[in-house]
Amino acid sequence: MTDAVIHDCNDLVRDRLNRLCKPPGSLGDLESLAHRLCTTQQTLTPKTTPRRTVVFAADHGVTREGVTAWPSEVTASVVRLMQQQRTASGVFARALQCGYEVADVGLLHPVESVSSSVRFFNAAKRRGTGNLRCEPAMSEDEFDYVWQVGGKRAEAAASDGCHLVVGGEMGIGNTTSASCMIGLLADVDASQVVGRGAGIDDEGLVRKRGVVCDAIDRVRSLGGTDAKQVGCQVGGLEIVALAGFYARAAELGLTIVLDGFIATAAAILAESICQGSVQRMIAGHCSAEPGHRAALSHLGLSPLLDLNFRLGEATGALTALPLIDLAAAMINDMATLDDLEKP
Ligand SMILES: O=C(O)c1ccc[n+]([C@@H]2O[C@H](COP(=O)([O-])O)[C@@H](O)[C@H]2O)c1
Ligand SMILES: Cc1cc2nc[nH]c2cc1C
Repeated sequence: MTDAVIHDCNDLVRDRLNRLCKPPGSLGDLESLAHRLCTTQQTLTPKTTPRRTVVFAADHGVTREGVTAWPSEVTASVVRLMQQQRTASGVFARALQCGYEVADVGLLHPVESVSSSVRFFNAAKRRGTGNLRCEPAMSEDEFDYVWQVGGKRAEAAASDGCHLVVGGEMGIGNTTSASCMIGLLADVDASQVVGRGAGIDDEGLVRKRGVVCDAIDRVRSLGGTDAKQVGCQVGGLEIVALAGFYARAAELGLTIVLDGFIATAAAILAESICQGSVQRMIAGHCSAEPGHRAALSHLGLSPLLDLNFRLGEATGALTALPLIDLAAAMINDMATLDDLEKP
């Protein structure tokens, strides 16, 4: 998208919003959302259906440092329930008529496909990452592979007619990886960016901060690391897949609704590698994870909702969908001031 095209679209959208049958600006932030939605699709008639959520799941070698309250086995257990559409994001997606699929891009313990309405992809080439505190999380080949797995899911969504996509993640330990990525790519201080993730206690939080600082120091000492190298050093397989998904979805002109802290780390990686991807993104919500707002600001995005969610899986993005639907209905279907009867 060139700057000139975006400018033309901006003027047309502003004009259209001001001509709708209401005092200009009276639908407040919903008007800004409609504006954003139109720019993501470069149209005055945006569509929010068909739509699809894709959840990427993987495990993390850094869990052996005691950075999370949960064992890695929980990742595969949750994925089994996702296959039956029984976790929060699956239930939300069904309630909101949003397609739902799940991809294993690096679970330690592979899960068998169960027959269900949820499409499940066994796409793991590597089972879990290296321990990012002291070694690369993955090789460049592994990075390229999962990036493309994500890209292919975006291509499938586009060829199935989707106009809007939501990316989700599941991976015990992934807030540590996301903290390192945000610390390195968005230059946010580790003390601000590290939080309790899925519920670590005070002692664990101190340990987690130490691990994130060690990993950031290790990567900085390598010198001259670009975004892809940062991904290889501290990324999660599901975070890189999600970044590949966002980057390809953006190239294909799909509206992307961002989820929480980990999803935003993936969005920063996507934007660092494929500049301009952010033009297609809407931030669904602000997570309770303390570094999320700073990470969104780095992308120039403000969240639609702030409901203290810290679950991930795409739940915050899905919760914002009804608002995005209303913004689309407003600009597509409302009468204009010209339709008012003349006095
Ligand atoms: O999306 C978020 O903002 C978010 C914040 C905290 C935790 N999570 C979820 O919790 C898991 C990671 O937490 P942890 O403590 O194991 O790093 C992972 O499965 C994420 O989906 C997600
Ligand atoms: C139960 C559970 C469900 C999740 N969904 C996303 N992250 C999660 C972490 C846990 C622990």
